[in-house]
Amino acid sequence: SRTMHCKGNSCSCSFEDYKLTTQWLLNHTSHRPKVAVICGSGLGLLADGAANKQTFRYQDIPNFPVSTVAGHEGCLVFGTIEGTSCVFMQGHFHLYEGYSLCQVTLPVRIFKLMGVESLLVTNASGGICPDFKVGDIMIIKDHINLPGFAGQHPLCGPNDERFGIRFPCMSDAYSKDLRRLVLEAGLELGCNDFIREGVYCMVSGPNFETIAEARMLRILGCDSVGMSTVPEVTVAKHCGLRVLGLSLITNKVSLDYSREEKVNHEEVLQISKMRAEVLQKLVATMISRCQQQSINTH
Ligand SMILES: O=P(O)(O)O[C@H]1O[C@H](CO)[C@@H](O)[C@H]1O
Ligand SMILES: Nc1nc2[nH]cnc2c(=O)[nH]1
Repeated sequence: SRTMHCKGNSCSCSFEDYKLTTQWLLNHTSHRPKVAVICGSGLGLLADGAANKQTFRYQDIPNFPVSTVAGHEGCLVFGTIEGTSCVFMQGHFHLYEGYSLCQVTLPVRIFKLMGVESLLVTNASGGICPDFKVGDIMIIKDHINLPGFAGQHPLCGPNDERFGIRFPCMSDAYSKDLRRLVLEAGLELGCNDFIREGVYCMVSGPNFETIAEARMLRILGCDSVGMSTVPEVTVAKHCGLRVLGLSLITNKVSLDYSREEKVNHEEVLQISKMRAEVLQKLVATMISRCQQQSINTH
């Protein structure tokens, strides 16, 4: 069934909803992914390097929302990268599409129930840090959950202890080990001069920032801003997944009334395309290494 129950800001997909979708996927594929990758705007190509691919359209998966935004294919792709079984979301879901945060984060809990251990989230964002250039890849060090401050939080509602605790710690949401591995991989791939680290801020969108809003975000310590990722990461951390976040800086956010450039979604997708190949190499390297590291530490 596609009916999920959301009362106000309370997210309450039932455990049975998650289990039903998980079981459907386990019955339809023999892949048993250990790493899940969420592809941000224009980044569906990240799945291209996988072998033994098996693709499902979101519309065919029970309970799954469908993608409504350009640059989000709406496909779930299973495959292997250097022997590691993984699953790619080509397209993810946003508050601005009208989805509840329980729908936005549904795939993360399904991945957890399927046996996934690590989540690699990618997105497109606007650069606020003045040092950032268009095309930079920002390793997400930390985030600000702006909708969460206003009660738009994916963990609002009854807590299901089968996933995690009522009051999860978020001070270490982004794995330090995985962040270090990205820097090492970047060095080897020769792309370290455009890899940065910073704080990502989520806004609900769908409009891009006013200049006053952008200035406010800068004062608050944000290095980049986008309209996704934070709900998925929060739910992933809650259920004990290791998380890595990579944000592609697709534009510079205007902090100045004299700046004439105007951001638009086409430009965002164009920059994503430009960097997809490098990001694909980086993500592929990270998939094999993070699995290796998790084997070594368990
Ligand atoms: O975060 P992703 O979906 O990668 O994309 C970002 O780019 C889109 C706006 O151009 C918004 O969806 C924003 O969140
Ligand atoms: N909110 C927001 N999201 C983005 N996604 C890509 N660029 C931007 C931006 O400048 N602002």
